[in-house]
Amino acid sequence: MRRKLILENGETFTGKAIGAAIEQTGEVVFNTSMTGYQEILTDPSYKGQIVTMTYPLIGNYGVNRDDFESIYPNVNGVIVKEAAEGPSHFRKEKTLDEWLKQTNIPGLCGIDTRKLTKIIRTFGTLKGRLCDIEQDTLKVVEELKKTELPRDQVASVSTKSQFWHPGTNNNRVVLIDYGAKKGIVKDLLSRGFEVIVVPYDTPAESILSLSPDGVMLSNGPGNPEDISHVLPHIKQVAETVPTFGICLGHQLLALAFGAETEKMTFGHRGANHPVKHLDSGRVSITSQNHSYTVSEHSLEGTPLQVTHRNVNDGSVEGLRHNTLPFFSVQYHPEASPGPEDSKQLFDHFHTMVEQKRGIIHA
Ligand SMILES: NC(=O)CC[C@H](N)C(=O)O
Repeated sequence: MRRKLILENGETFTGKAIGAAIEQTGEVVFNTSMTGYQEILTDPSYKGQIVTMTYPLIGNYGVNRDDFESIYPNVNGVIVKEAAEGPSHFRKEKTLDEWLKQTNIPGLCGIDTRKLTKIIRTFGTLKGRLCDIEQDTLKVVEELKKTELPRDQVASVSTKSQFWHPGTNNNRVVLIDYGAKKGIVKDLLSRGFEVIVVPYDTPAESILSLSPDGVMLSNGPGNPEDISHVLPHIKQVAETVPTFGICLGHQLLALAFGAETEKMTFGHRGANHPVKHLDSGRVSITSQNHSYTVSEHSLEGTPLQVTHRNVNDGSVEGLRHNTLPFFSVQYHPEASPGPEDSKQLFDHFHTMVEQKRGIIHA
């Protein structure tokens, strides 16, 4: 079966349909990772987006039962150059095509993904629709132009009620779930933390009444300004207990303490983004997935300091507070399948929590 992608600027790409036989609309973004497609397609931060993988062969090790970042996939579509039909791996359970059909996600393969990526790099992320080749392009373009991107993405992926993962060392973390990846929970548990996961809009008093030793703000989809009603709660929590924010969590901490965020042209999505730690000069290779960034100019006059910067474009990649024990990064130390250069940020958080509890001294 043939299928096409129609972009809001009128460009079309025709190829072969994979996955579910449904029409879907979303913001078209690209990811440059060579592996990790299963984690990417189930990362809740991609909620509603159509993801183009720039690596030309995707699906070659199939889909397994272990590498999901959330129980349900969150993307609205996937675009690849070639989807492996005969994957080989000892953990493989299904092919990418079978899994996409089962989870009701449409895909497109056999198109020139380099051309599509160049368009996104030039014009910025664009709205697009995956549909049957018979669809009237002009009509779809008009509809796409009028389509508003949804603004309730965090509410749709956050847990509806709190739940608990027992730990081994008596340090309790409340993880505020804006669309948390399983990797964050895994990294906290592997350091012995007890983890209580709470809905994104849990009031500060309820969070503090759980007597946390630390609070973690997760990654999540959409524009951080869409959930500005949670900012006073984040501020109160971060003023009270050691706090660590990742990606959307980083952007929300910045907003809560007076900075601003802005949308980048095409964002950062991939597994080899170099980030410099300004104090040590050390560069880490990081996994990234974001459209928004903290505006450098807006930090003046706030109590926040830039700790990390992207080596490619100089954008803000990490922040800390002048006096309070909190810090945040725009990238993903919990990334799976890696890189693992930034795992020590979880150790840093662990140390911060134990210092605050008086278990260790600064
Ligand atoms: N991975 C994330 O948490 C992404 C944060 C935010 N939705 C952005 O696109 O910038």
